[in-house]
Amino acid sequence: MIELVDVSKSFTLHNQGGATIPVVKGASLKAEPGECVALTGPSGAGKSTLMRVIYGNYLAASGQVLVAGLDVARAEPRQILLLRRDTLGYVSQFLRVVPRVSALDVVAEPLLAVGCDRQVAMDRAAGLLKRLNIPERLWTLSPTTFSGGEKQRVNIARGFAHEYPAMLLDEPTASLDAQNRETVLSLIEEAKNKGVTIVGIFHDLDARERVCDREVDVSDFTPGMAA
Ligand SMILES: Nc1ncnc2c1ncn2[C@@H]1O[C@H](COP(=O)(O)OP(=O)(O)OP(=O)(O)O)[C@@H](O)[C@H]1O
Repeated sequence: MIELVDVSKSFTLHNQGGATIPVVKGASLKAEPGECVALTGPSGAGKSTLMRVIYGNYLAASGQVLVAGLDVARAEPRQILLLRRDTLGYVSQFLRVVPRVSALDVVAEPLLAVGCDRQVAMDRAAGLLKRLNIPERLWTLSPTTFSGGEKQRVNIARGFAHEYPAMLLDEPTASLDAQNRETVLSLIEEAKNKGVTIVGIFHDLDARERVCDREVDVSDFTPGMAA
């Protein structure tokens, strides 16, 4: 479902004389349906870079980045937008808040985007907000004024609203209390049981051990960092 074949990525620093910094070289990995693969390695190894390459935010310099059969490294922007709408979810660490859009609408939006019935979408959004302990009095308010933890939980609810066949998770349990962390781990386990393919960054070692089937050490692909 997600497969990287010999992927490399470098950055060109236009404000520093056009210097080119190779960041990832020869990255290959495969995640199958129902599997959760953790990207590991020290800070700066390129974990976030690889996640962005898979999501199509960064363009790979070479190699194949296959998600549900689409080579993201060669796809048209329109194909990438469709992939993100239907197939590939991304739970980042932070919620991008839009003033005047309620928490319920923020969570339901990915479902409405795939043509889900409005009432079904709203019911699912409410169920997720409840599971993630967002007080009901906040549901009709914009998350602009929510606490950091509340925003993070709205973001997770949004990420899990539509059942994407593949998901990228960037530290999904970071800074959550024990109860909400447990809920997020359950959401991940339920997704895996439904055959969702997951690639993620998990600094929380217990969480990683519990939900991840395999680890891929990204430093093996970092020029100058491999052991
Ligand atoms: N947009 C960019 N322009 C230039 N260099 C970048 C850019 N993004 C990342 N890098 C560099 O690529 C390398 C890998 O960064 P990346 O954020 O992928 O690491 P990471 O493994 O996710 O680290 P951490 O665990 O600290 O988040 C770093 O040396 C970083 O400076």
